[in-house]
Amino acid sequence: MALRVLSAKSSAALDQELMSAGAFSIDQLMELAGLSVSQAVHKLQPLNKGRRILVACGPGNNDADGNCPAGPDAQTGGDGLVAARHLWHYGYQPTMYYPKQSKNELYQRLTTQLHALDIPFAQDFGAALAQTDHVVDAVFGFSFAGEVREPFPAVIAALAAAPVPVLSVDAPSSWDIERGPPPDGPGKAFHPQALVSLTAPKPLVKWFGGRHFVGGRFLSPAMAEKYGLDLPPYEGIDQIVEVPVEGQKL
Ligand SMILES: NC(=O)C1=CN([C@@H]2O[C@H](COP(=O)(O)OP(=O)(O)OC[C@H]3O[C@@H](n4cnc5c(N)ncnc54)[C@H](O)[C@@H]3O)[C@@H](O)[C@H]2O)[C@H](O)CC1
Ligand SMILES: [K+]
Repeated sequence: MALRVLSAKSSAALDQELMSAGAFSIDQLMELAGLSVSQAVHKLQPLNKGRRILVACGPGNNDADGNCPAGPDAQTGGDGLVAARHLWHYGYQPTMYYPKQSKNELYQRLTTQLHALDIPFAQDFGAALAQTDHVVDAVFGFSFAGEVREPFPAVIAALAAAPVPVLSVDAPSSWDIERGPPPDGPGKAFHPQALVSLTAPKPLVKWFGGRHFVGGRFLSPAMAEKYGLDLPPYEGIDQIVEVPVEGQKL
């Protein structure tokens, strides 16, 4: 059965509520989200199928004092930073692409944790793509809107032409959260092989035809009911569960 979806606006409201009434810290949510992403990678790309994972992380906008002149930092990028650390511990060889690094303390700590593991940070996304077995798209999530701004158009174009599978975190980056893929010319649109939706699928899953997982196992029954969501059918200790999108059979 396909799960009910959550709009961008409700996703942001639920995120806030998890951190206020739900008493979660942002670090906790990001850690669980990143752990889920790492498990989805392991499911799609077991170690014996190739260990090189390129993790593309979205922008950070905070200034050095932790203020937010242009809006909040991209949490999806933070999920990518966390996932890379877990992947390293599982035996993968992650490489990061993180062109607009955040000065926010949480993101700096996550980055320091990756440096401590000698995880490389690539400067050239195209060159890094040619030397990987799988890609994690942690560029934009539910706060993405409008046309893709620099320096990310080239990144999205490279993802669309990637010679290896791509797993998108929460949304295929550049897709409108409610209306799906942008109206690109034929052959240009970005269609990742897999998607891991955090907390709940977003309306864009209607246009998605690949493998679909749900992760971010932090919803209480009361919160699920309040937002009209299903509790995903997680099994045992799994942080992800594969679920069909509408019209799809597993
Ligand atoms: N409870 C949850 O569901 C959790 C979700 N997590 C993840 O957090 C993101 C949402 O995080 P948020 O910081 O609100 O947004 P994004 O990651 O989507 O950041 C967008 C980022 O990009 C900038 N931006 C927006 N539009 C554009 C554009 N057209 N071009 C360039 N840049 C753009 C914007 O300013 C932001 O900086 C959710 O999707 C999950 O992945 C948490 O990790 C856990 C809890
Ligand atoms: K994404």
